[in-house]
Amino acid sequence: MGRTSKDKRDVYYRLAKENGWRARSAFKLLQLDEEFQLFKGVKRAVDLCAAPGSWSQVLSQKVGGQGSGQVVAVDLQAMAPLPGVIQIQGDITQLSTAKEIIQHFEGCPADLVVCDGAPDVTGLHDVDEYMQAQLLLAALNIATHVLKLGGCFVAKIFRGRDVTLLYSQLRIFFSSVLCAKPKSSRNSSIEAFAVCQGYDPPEGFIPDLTRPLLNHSYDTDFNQLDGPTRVIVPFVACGDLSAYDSDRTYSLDLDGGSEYKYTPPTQPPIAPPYQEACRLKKNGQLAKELLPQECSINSVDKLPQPLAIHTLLDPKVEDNEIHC
Ligand SMILES: C[S@@+](CC[C@H](N)C(=O)[O-])C[C@H]1O[C@@H](n2cnc3c(N)ncnc32)[C@H](O)[C@@H]1O
Repeated sequence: MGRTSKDKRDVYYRLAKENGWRARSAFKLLQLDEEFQLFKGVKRAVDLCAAPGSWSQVLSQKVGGQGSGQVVAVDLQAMAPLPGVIQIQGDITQLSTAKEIIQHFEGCPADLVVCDGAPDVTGLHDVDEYMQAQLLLAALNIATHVLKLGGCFVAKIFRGRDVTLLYSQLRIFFSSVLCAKPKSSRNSSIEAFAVCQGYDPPEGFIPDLTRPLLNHSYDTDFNQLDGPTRVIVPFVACGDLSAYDSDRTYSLDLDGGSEYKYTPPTQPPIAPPYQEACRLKKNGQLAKELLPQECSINSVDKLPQPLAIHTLLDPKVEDNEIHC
């Protein structure tokens, strides 16, 4: 991504760097909290699909009051350690990962489960929405095992054609279900967040990992449902109205015809692997497997190898992060 690219000039991307957040997504959770006071009284929380970890950063600061709470973070990908955050690397749709998460909360349930999970989008909207729904249902299933009564579940949702099916499933377990769009979530994205408060499963419900809520038929057009079967949940735009608009970018200020002058963010990327990579470069050890653990983050794995290594070695290039 070039320095003049829109993403690089994204207001929340820069703010995240300036404030030490690992990703711009941190603002989404902070703005959701502003609206719904998600962290009030929360001592234990689960962050599903957590990498690179900006939501975990927020949770570790807000939960239990100055880091005295417990946060368990889970992702397919490894992420750089965070003080006070227990990390599990695994797929949340897998039984083994679910079991590992649940064992941390046996006898002491969680107050809050969040999930910012997103599949690698294919561009085929139906497929992407279906995959996203599966992630949400896997997260919901884990939540039914770890949440205390009255607890809260927040999950990324794609507001696609069949979203009303998800709302109806969520309404089975929570007394209040809302759809919220924080100001920092791009207007151009169908992403929003289901904010489910008051965990209250149906009487006699026994959470069961062997029946992971994933086996619903998607053949019906759920938007055609009416009467009590059609669930329309309130939509809330949240975040201070005077907060930056998510589609706002810094201007290039080229009116005077002068060349664009790049101003670096005040803070360099968190835990940059540059130093270690530079050391390896000096020693002539450029092989990827020799790079430190934190180098295996998203974009590096996806980039063609020479570019990935170049990205890691050039401190002027800041793209070895996930732009969420
Ligand atoms: C938008 S990013 C999350 C950003 C994170 N909330 C933050 O603030 O840093 C989505 C994450 O979902 C993870 N993910 C996708 N599918 C997953 C799965 N099945 N199990 C665990 N993590 C998954 C991806 O690896 C990616 O790190």
